[in-house]
Amino acid sequence: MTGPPEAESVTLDLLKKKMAEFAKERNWEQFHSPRNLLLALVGEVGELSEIFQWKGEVPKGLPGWKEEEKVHLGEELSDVLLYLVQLSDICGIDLGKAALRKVELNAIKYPVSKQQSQNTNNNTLYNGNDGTESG
Ligand SMILES: Nc1ccn([C@H]2C[C@H](O)[C@@H](COP(=O)(O)OP(=O)(O)OP(=O)(O)O)O2)c(=O)n1
Repeated sequence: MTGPPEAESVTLDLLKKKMAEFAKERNWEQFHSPRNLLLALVGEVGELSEIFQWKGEVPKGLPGWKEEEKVHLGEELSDVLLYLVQLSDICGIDLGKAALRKVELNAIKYPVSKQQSQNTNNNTLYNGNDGTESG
């Protein structure tokens, strides 16, 4: 699969700028309210889910999937990302910064040592707080 020339240096900021340009050129900024972008995002999550629907558990790396199926998956994942980037932008949220902060918060909430002892005691992933399942 070949991508655009800038694919190696793709950043959230580049995607944000490209999508802002895309909307501006088409005079679609008027439609890109937070609510509309959120609904569009959820719609694309639905399309992404359809790819996995009724397939049963799918092994990592998607062995046996045709190239065209993987291309389709890439398109749907991208649609979700591109709407998420636009939604964050329109809400004035720096998505990269917010995500990095969340990674740090996650690490504090789920300390490595505690999780490792729980993983050896159970086949199921627990969130370490009240015994409920977590993903
Ligand atoms: N008002 C719009 C319409 C589209 N897009 C962009 C974001 C998505 O990457 C893609 C979504 O386009 P479609 O609504 O045509 O959805 P699909 O590409 O999934 O096509 P289809 O629903 O026919 O499978 O285009 C956008 O930013 N703003």
